Amino acid sequence: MSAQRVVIGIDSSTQAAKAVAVDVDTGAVVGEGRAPHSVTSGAGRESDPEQWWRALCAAVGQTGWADRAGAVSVGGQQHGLVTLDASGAPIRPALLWNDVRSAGQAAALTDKYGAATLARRTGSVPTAAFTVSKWLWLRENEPHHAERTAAVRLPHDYLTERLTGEGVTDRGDASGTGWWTPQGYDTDLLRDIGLDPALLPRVVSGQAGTARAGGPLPEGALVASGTGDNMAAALGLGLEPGTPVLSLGTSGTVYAVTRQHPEDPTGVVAGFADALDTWLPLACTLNCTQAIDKIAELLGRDREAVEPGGSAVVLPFLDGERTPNLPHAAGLVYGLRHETTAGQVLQAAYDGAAAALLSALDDVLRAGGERPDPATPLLLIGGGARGDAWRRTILRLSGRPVLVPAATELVALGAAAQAAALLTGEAPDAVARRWGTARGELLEPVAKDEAAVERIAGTLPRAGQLFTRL
Ligand SMILES: Nc1ncnc2c1ncn2[C@@H]1O[C@H](COP(=O)(O)OP(=O)(O)O)[C@@H](O)[C@H]1O
Ligand SMILES: O=C(CO)[C@@H](O)[C@H](O)COP(=O)(O)O
Repeated sequence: MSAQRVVIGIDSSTQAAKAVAVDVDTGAVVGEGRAPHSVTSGAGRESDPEQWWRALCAAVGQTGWADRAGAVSVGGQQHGLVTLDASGAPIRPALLWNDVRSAGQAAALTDKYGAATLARRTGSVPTAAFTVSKWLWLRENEPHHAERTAAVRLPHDYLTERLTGEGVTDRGDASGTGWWTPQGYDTDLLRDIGLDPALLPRVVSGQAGTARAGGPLPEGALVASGTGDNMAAALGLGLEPGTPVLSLGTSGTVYAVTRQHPEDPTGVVAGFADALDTWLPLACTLNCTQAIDKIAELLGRDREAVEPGGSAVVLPFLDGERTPNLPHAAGLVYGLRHETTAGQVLQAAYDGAAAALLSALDDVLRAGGERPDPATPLLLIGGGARGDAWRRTILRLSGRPVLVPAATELVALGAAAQAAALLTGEAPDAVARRWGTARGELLEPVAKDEAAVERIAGTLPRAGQLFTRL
């Protein structure tokens, strides 16, 4: 009988590192691990990359397979700016995707080049989230740090480099920097923003290198390129072009794999590349599960204690917002009456968060040349997909069938599929399809609550000045 082949996939997300050990032949999850890392609060969101590494090592150790894994790969939160000195040590904490201090730099860059030009060249009109905006913020606010920078990395690149010693990235995560084009790095733009291309990682596909001694894995284990977390989840689902996904986690995201290079000059849809050779148009919100949990806490209710009806509208933009692009917004509650209940206000918060994502769903598909089809089930993933209130809200506001995969850690599974592909020679998405990771519960559609959708859509433009800088 042949020995069991096991790989490890890692999701280094905003709040924690999660690892899964997976049997390459059957897709069975044979071990799991999770270790938190911390994020600063307020407009600035920063994390210590050293903490990511310690959390990764702890999570990998908890799987019980660290010393026997044949291959590994890392999926990571997108966009974060990691700056390293000449010795490879972080110069300062990483600036994360949800740090809105770089909104002014994003707007200035867009004014300078024009939204249509940037969307055509890099696929996206940058928001505060993009690495390019963060680099410009660093140069303006901490020039001494920018000058000392000897290498620029994304979160998953940093961790792959800690594992292998190789300064590499992949096209999926690179496409969220704002300085990557399908032909490679945009050297004209890089010159303009004072970033030497030599400081950037090489873009690879497939294998990044092998594990070094002294890390959590056996020396010589194969290490795949890794990718951004949304690209990894797309792989983990074995996603076919045109099937939409809605992910409810620290961020809310809606995306689809498309065959056509996406380009959206309005900036609603980011024209990302996926981790293969196709595309991943995506819209992202800053306020998702954490905003709902905070509002439930303020109301003194369990997150499931929602009640139907009423006229309340909650725009839960506690962290500012990215979709719509309102980086300086705060949360808004409107439409209260004497008869409004706390449970209705909580339901309105779910509705506000869900509506922002669902309003971008068709734009995502169209940006990549796919035809929206309301009969196609929406794949619902992320921590929030486990909640009843979230599921019912998405059914009610979308009016479409919803498929909730039984597998929970789809980012880590996608990374595991990348690792397994190195051992078997298959394509990573084919590995995930063989593993059957997208199988789950199909929820039948319910009538779309058009009145709630219209109430939210009508409140947003009327909030006007309330959403500019306080
Ligand atoms: N049963 C549940 N119902 C609703 N929300 C949940 C449930 N379980 C976890 N969550 C939410 O999911 C979030 C974590 O989701 P996850 O997808 O793991 O995050 P990340 O995007 O950082 O990877 C937490 O903020 C939590 O609020
Ligand atoms: O910025 C984006 C997508 O563009 C976010 O989706 C981040 O990639 C963070 O992911 P999570 O921690 O929520 O998984």
